Amino acid sequence: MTAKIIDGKAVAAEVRAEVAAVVAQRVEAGKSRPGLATVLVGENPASQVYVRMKQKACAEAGIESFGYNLPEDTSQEDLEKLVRELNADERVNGILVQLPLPKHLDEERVLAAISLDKDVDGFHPVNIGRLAQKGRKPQFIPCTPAGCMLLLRKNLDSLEGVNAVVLGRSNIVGMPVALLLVEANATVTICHSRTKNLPDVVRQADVLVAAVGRPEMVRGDWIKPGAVVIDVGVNRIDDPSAKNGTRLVGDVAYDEAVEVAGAITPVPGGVGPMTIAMLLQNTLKAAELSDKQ
Ligand SMILES: Nc1nc(=O)c2c([nH]1)NC[C@@H]1CN(c3ccc(C(=O)N[C@@H](CCC(=O)O)C(=O)O)cc3)C=[N+]21
Repeated sequence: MTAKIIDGKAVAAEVRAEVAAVVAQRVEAGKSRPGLATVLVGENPASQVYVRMKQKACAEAGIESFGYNLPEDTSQEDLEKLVRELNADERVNGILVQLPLPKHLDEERVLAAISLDKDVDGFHPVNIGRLAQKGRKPQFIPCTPAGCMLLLRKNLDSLEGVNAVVLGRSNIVGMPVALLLVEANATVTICHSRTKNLPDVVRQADVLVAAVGRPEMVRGDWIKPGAVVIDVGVNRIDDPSAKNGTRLVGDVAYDEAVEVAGAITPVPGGVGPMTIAMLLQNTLKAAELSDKQ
């Protein structure tokens, strides 16, 4: 039996259409049009592509976007000054500082400068801290983890008591998705490059979230038959037979895993599109928060 393919692109399209409808209604009712500021430092080509995709998605949802491109050698002070200006800018409901930042910049200090009410990425240390505390809710949930959870909820009746294995412990995916799974009453194992007997640990997973950034690291025989596999990896690898000589693959060897899993997200077309959809949802939420102030 082959796995059900989880169509992230389709779920993302539903979320985006819903956001667009609510935006249209609020504008019709005389409320403000939501606005997202994107801040890109330097010229990382992948980051430029992602930022453009986010701006295009905003436009389609009726969300205004304000793009700020700063030179590679921008100082900490200048970047924080821009963030403070955006905090004060009424047209801007959400602020997204594209990561990674150039090495000379202190990422945590930049993220901490973002107003909690505009932290649509959910990366402010206070929002992460709230995520890590039982019974507390962050204002915003980080977009990729939120997208993973929505795909899981749509493909499982319940996460209650299931064995969830998260492969990877990054600030932007592994750790927050593990915290969300705990909150959903899953039994969570976080594994990483130092984990002993990694394939055996992964084989216990009813739910696997792979977010290590290692192309096709998880093999088919690591997967428990019937497991739900969420592949967060977006790795570009050389492929002479592909159009531009490269191709995107996940952290999971898809062709092998699809024969064993119960359901699996493809790459592309799985978690990636969900990240953008959740960003729009968070930006709308930020605009709704600002209505009350
Ligand atoms: N502050 C910040 N917030 C982010 O949300 C953020 C970030 N920094 N830095 C980089 C990562 C990466 N990321 C992706 C978004 C969309 C796709 C996506 O839509 N991917 C398509 C394929 C796109 C392609 O062809 O390259 C897919 O998987 O189908 C992937 C990755 C957001 N990130």
